Amino acid sequence: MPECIIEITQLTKTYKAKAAVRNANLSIGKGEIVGLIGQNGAGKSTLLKMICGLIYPTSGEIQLFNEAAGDRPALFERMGQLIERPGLYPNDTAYEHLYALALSRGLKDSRQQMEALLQRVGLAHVRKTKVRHYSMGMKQRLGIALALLGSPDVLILDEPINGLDPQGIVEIRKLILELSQTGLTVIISSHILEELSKIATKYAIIHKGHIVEVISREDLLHSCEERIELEMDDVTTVLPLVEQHLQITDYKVVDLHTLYIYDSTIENYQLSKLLVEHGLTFHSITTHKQSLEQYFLERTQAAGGELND
Ligand SMILES: Nc1ncnc2c1ncn2[C@@H]1O[C@H](COP(=O)(O)OP(=O)(O)OP(=O)(O)O)[C@@H](O)[C@H]1O
Repeated sequence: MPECIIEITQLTKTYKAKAAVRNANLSIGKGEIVGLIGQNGAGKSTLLKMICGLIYPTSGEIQLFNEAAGDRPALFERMGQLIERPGLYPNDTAYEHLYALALSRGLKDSRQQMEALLQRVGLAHVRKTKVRHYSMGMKQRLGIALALLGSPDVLILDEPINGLDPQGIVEIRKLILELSQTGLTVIISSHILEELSKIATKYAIIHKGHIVEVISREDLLHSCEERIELEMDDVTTVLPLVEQHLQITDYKVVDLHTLYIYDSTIENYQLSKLLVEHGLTFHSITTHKQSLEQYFLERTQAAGGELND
């Protein structure tokens, strides 16, 4: 992982008797695009609000840029955020929105920065058009420009793709990728894994307030590749055969009874033939291909049974 700039440890937020986020641990490296995935009510917004200092954690710690944020609230100024919809004034222009925010933050000589931001989010040509004439995607891009005012190191976006049409989604994705290439670290939440699959470099799956899995893009895609699943009493007995006779090294022992083989060059019958020839009995050999959504559902369902509401 690149240099860690955000480290949350055992972070918890409780509202009355209900914990919205429980004992969350997560490390985020500089320049990463982290996708926070969870169903409605999973705790995404609550976690993001704590990371950017909008609400206080009930317990746990947030380290920003290697310092405890609790001791230095000014560190939160390095986090730009767009949580929920941007609060926009229909009768003001994009430029007026940026100008008002720059004034309220006491940013001096911000004119050049505002122009650069309008260019960056593709709104320079409508900088003097009232926001009520903007599409949803344009409003969202203005929200991102507002979040970027003051040149934060981290951009936090809560469901930025929600409600956008396909064109708007493509534009926001492209913008996030361009911003990430400038070294910005991005945390983006969604309840649809597929939507983030084209941009996030790492995923944190949140369910009932718990971060149940953190997985890199490579590992996620690997897990969703086509695989052969072998079920038998003791899969360790078959490993030497698989390696020596079928020359397969890309496999995963899930548990004593389950083996996943990720090698597209072999067929199910070759595996069953090998087992039979060596007098090994098995319960099943099946081919499995999973969509990203199925992966997400499986992880949350597996965790769901063990977690309390
Ligand atoms: N201010 C609050 N007071 C009481 N309960 C809250 C508050 N904010 C959030 N919650 C509860 O905490 C839980 C997590 O909410 P949160 O908004 O973080 O989820 P989410 O994953 O962002 O969901 P959504 O996608 O629906 O916004 C929910 O059960 C919600 O009702």
